[in-house]
Amino acid sequence: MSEGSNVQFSEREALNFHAEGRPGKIEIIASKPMATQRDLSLAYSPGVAVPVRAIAANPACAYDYTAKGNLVAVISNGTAILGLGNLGALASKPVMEGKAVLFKRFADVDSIDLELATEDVDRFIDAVALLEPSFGGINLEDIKAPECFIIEQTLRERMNIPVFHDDQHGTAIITAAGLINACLLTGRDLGDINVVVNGAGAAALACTDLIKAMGVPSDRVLICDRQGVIYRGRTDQMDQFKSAHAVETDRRTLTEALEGADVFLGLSAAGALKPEMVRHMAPRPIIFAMANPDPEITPPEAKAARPDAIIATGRSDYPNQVNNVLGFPFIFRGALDVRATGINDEMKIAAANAIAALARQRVPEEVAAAYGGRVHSFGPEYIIPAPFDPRLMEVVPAAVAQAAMDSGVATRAIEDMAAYRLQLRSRLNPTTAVLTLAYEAARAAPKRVVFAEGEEEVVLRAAIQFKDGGLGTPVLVGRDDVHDRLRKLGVDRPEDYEVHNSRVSPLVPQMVDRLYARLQRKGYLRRECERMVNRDRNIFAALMLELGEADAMITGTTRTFAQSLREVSRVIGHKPGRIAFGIHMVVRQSQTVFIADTTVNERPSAAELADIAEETAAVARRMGQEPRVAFMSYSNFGNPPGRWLDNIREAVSLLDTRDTGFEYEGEMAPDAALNPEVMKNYPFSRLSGPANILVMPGLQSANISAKLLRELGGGTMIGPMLVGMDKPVQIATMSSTASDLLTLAVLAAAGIAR
Ligand SMILES: NC(=O)C1=CN([C@@H]2O[C@H](COP(=O)(O)OP(=O)(O)OC[C@H]3O[C@@H](n4cnc5c(N)ncnc54)[C@H](OP(=O)(O)O)[C@@H]3O)[C@@H](O)[C@H]2O)C=CC1
Ligand SMILES: CC(=O)C(=O)O
Ligand SMILES: [Mg+2]
Repeated sequence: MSEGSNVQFSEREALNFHAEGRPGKIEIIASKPMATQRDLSLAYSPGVAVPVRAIAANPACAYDYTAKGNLVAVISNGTAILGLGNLGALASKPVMEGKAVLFKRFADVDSIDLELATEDVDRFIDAVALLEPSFGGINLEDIKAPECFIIEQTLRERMNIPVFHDDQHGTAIITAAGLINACLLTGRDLGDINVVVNGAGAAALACTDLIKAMGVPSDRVLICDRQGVIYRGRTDQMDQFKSAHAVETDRRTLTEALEGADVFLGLSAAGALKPEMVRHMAPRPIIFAMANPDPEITPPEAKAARPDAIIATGRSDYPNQVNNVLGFPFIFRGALDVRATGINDEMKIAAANAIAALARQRVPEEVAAAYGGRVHSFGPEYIIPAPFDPRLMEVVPAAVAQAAMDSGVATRAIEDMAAYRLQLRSRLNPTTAVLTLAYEAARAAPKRVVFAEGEEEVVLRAAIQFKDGGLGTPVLVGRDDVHDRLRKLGVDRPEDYEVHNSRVSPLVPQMVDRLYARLQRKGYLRRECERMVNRDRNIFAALMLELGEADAMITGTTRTFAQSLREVSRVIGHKPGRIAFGIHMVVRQSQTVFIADTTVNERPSAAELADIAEETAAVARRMGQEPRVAFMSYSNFGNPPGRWLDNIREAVSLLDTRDTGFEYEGEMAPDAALNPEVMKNYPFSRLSGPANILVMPGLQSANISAKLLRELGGGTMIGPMLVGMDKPVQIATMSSTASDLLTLAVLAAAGIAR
């Protein structure tokens, strides 16, 4: 299966995927605790009677007391399942379940599939209309034309929540976005392209309507169905919806229609477009073969026939996926958030423009990583953003919500758009919210950050994002070809990046003086210092920091953490009276926890544990978190006793003598520190809530805990952050991604991790 594409799987695998574990792709999870009798009394009878009465008195309360406001029904009768045809309601269930989970995965919209066993238009309409109380929106799916047009139109009139037939409008929106960009790339204007649409069903006719609304002249769009061209006067297999698009022409077949055409939009069936037809299209033809699961022509076939073509398909495993997953989750997100009564043309056009504009921006690292590291930049192989692009979640709902408010279908206004965008960004990725302060601080006072390993691609990607994000000025240490490498990564003006080559840098003599002054009484000769400055990028970069040529430094991807720290430490000391140590930060949807010391001190003394607690509390405060420190042990307040507990207790006593201004307690086990129920066993504890700083008794437990959490846990791990150095230096791990490096650079530049 999927020959010539990037993703290979067998039919057996596809079946196993669906059968394994819990059959299907969907389950329901309670959003409230259901642990005690009291929980049950609140969730169900008698407690549930209270919201019942409230909603009866004021229906709008349903949005406050039930899941309605974030719940969308995906409804089909299975009459046009993908491009497979009418296989019935039951057979459509895997597709509808899939759609429901995409809603959740991409836009945190809760969704349930409903398959209706009827081909009778009126019964279908009645069944759906009766569901209005349950849902915040209705997504119709895979219902064949022309019934789908009547069904959608009638339901839109009858229902007061958004009704959206995604095969029509979702597809039209993404197709329009792709077409805008393909025309931009080939220097075409929508007003003078010749388009052939193959298929005259739900998707094809909606796409045709939308591109005509955007300026493609009606007489330049030829539609074909199974009988061939839909021409004026044709009577065979026609209906009112097809007739609306019939044109005066003597072309009769798809082959004739495609002669000299600029654009092919396929929304029909697998294999409908033949290589010989493609050969007769205009120069640089635009071919969108969007039938699912198999396109009208495969990209390799199309490319072989026309190497100059821009090609898109409906599949995730080829470049340029025109799939409505780029649209529907985000369109509903925006519509639900303003409680829109419908999804109108203004909202669709806003979505199409937002999606098209996004593809023209530089692609973030997470997206490149999700697509196997292939570098995306706007061009023939990348005219549409990829579904894993996290920016979609911010830009599309915001555009849709704004358009809903502007066009008067919103029943609730978003007062603060910037705050809404931030909330959208954080909704799927809680680290965004946690790091917001750091990003804002970095942007407000941009600093010069030296990236010591400027020849590494991952480092350059981070540096590019740092600069593009307006977070500060990256200063790169590397040899002469760094600018070429930047160009290969899509930077238009690499010369805007400052690169320092230690072989030729005018800073070298001063650096040698400074290093020699530091190391001469540690037994180093001047010429050894010269060699270090010339050869060791960590020494060179750290000296830039020492000399005030940069404000912060990032390294760590090419050497072990310990080696990098040794090198940097030759140049940069500790804060007076402090030790250097490491913090990992675990970020989960509702909780952020700092773990220290995860990187440096094997067996910290009592005084060192107290220092680690104080410094970590300061980092947490700078990140906007109120610190609550727990000193970790296997033992809770001496039970069971053990010989390693004394220095933990002494650390607590030491803090008692300092004016810390934060809560701390210990020694205690993780459950007593984090679990409110277990905490109740220790009513004397000085922690007013679950701890968010875990000071570990030693490096073994700290490092193991952090890595175990990373491998097994549900959160995102940030770090290690290096704390206690005299200047802001961050040492990443060798497996860091560009986004890990970027985070460290921001934390260092913002003066948070120091
Ligand atoms: N990539 C994407 O995002 C999306 C892709 N699609 C795909 O578009 C296709 C159509 O879906 P949808 O509009 O919902 O289905 P419909 O059943 O509503 O329409 C299908 C249309 O395709 C026509 N057709 C079928 N076979 C051929 C052929 N060999 N040559 C010309 N026309 C043909 C039919 O012609 P006739 O009228 O003569 O029967 C009909 O007009 C499917 O393959 C679907 O997977 C749909 C939505 C989104
Ligand atoms: C993607 C989709 O909705 C379809 O192919 O029908
Ligand atoms: Mg569909």
